[in-house]
Amino acid sequence: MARSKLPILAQYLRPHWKGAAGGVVALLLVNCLGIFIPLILRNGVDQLQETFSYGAVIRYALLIAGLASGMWVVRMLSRIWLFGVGRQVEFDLKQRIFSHLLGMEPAYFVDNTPGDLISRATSDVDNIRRLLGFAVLSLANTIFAYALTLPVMLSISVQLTLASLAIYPAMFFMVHLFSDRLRQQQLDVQQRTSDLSDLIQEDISGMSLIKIYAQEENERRAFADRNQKLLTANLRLARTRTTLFPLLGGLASISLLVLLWLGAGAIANNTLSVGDFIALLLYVERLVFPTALLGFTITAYQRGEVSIDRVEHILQEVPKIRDAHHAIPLPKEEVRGWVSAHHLTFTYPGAEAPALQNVEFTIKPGETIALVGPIGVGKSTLANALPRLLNVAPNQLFVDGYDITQIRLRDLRAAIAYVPQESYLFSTTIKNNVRYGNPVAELDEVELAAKQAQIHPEILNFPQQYKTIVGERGITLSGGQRQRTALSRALLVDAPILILDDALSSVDNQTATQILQNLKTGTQRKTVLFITHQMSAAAIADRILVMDQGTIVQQGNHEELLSQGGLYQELWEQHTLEQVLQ
Ligand SMILES: Nc1ncnc2c1ncn2[C@@H]1O[C@H](COP(=O)(O)OP(=O)(O)OP(=O)(O)O)[C@@H](O)[C@H]1O
Repeated sequence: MARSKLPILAQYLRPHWKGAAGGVVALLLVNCLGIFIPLILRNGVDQLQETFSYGAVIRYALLIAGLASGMWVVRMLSRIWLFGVGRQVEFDLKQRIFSHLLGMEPAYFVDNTPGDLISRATSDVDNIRRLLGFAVLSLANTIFAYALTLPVMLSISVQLTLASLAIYPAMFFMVHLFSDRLRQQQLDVQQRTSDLSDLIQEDISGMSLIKIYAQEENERRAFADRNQKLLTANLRLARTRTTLFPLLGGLASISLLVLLWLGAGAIANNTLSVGDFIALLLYVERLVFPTALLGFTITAYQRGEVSIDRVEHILQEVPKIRDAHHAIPLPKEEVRGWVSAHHLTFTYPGAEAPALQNVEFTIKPGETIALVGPIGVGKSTLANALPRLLNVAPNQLFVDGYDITQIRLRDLRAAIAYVPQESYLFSTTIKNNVRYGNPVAELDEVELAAKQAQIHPEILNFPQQYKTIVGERGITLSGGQRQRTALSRALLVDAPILILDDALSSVDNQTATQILQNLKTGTQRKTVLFITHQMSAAAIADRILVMDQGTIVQQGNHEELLSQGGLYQELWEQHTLEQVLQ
């Protein structure tokens, strides 16, 4: 049995309680006014039967028209307020989901695909909006309609009221029978929609790959398959709905027939006045709509309930990487640049072997350190561990002697400028891409960073220089240009620790070496850790760490390592051979 969603709904509604209360009060008013119209009509009919006058007819007509207009205005107000609350809650939820996602660690987005997250942040939030707007409105309407109408009906005729409404419990029973199936089918539709969004997302990102490998037909088939599953799920849901609601409508008509049949007899026996009969007919008619609507309301409610689960699932997920209690503040200006690892061991969730195992090193402030090693030995893992993009255990990695898991996350990341293997450039100007870490930086700062990264002359050749838009909406940069733009971005924030993860792999060896030489001897002496397969660049580092199978197997400067033999010598010889063959 699912947990009641009412406390969660109350929590969503709390900031907007005034609008919700206003809407509900307006609905109550509408229903109160609605009680009077049939009564006025009854009195009118009964009175006019005795003494007929046109003046009386007009008076009654004006009274009823006035009341009906009043009802219309108040009903509009109730809808505006209640639907407005639904929209407000939708806005709040989207804000909360987005802020929450910004706090999650990168690994979270591996397990939770963009399609699924987008569908939760859009169609599920939409379902919750409908629940709070439409469902609350019609539920309140139904309750008020019954609570106010039933006593008046009973006062007119207990027997006729009970007989005409006897069929109504069957409606609830039927809705109950259908509800589980509707809920399950709704969930299925939501899941299939996410599956389809995922495929679209992946295919659009990998469009060139699809074309290069001529996989259009396969992708078309994969799409058709998922689209078909969504269609089947939607049709199944539609079938259930289209069976339920006409059945509800049919049952409602039966109650009218019963009233007509018994009411006609009662009038013939003089136990009921014509006016009473008309009033009863109008009241039963008034209850048909809210009762039939209850079916929709329950569906909207169930759909909303499923969506609340899906949205709350995101919101309740606690980020694994977050500030410790009493996290240590470490302002960027005070960071000296010591970086060390002690018994650093890290295993990816679900992996069998650790990617890092007993890693030990100490890097002094201002040192330029190269990290080399064969592919897949854990170099990027180490780079990701330092700014806590991975959930490393406490007391294994240190900056300035402080355990990184204890440093305030914001400060730790501000102290480290990190250029990953694949840098992401936003679809905006080069200038904005470079100053992403400091959006108010002036052009001269941007240019300085670009000069250090040796891309400034190329940017000047672009159509609008630093204002050139790159990415999806602009020009496509070459791999080397992308990497140097990303490096400029990291240099601009002027962090005391700089990590380059194979970040110059698409830049020629000579330029890469030149850039590193600049960084090494540059005015701002940073602690630089550069991971590279470019051995000629590594050779100029103050010290080189050699990594194999998740651990540091050698360290020293180029000459020392060469004389030691071992993995470094092998890598160097391989590099020299490649140079000769080129
Ligand atoms: N998210 C992940 N989940 C599970 N295993 C992973 C994950 N990321 C990397 N690995 C594994 O961890 C090991 C180390 O990978 P890592 O990317 O750190 O190597 P690397 O030395 O940087 O390689 P390269 O030189 O090719 O960049 C590899 O075996 C890799 O398959």
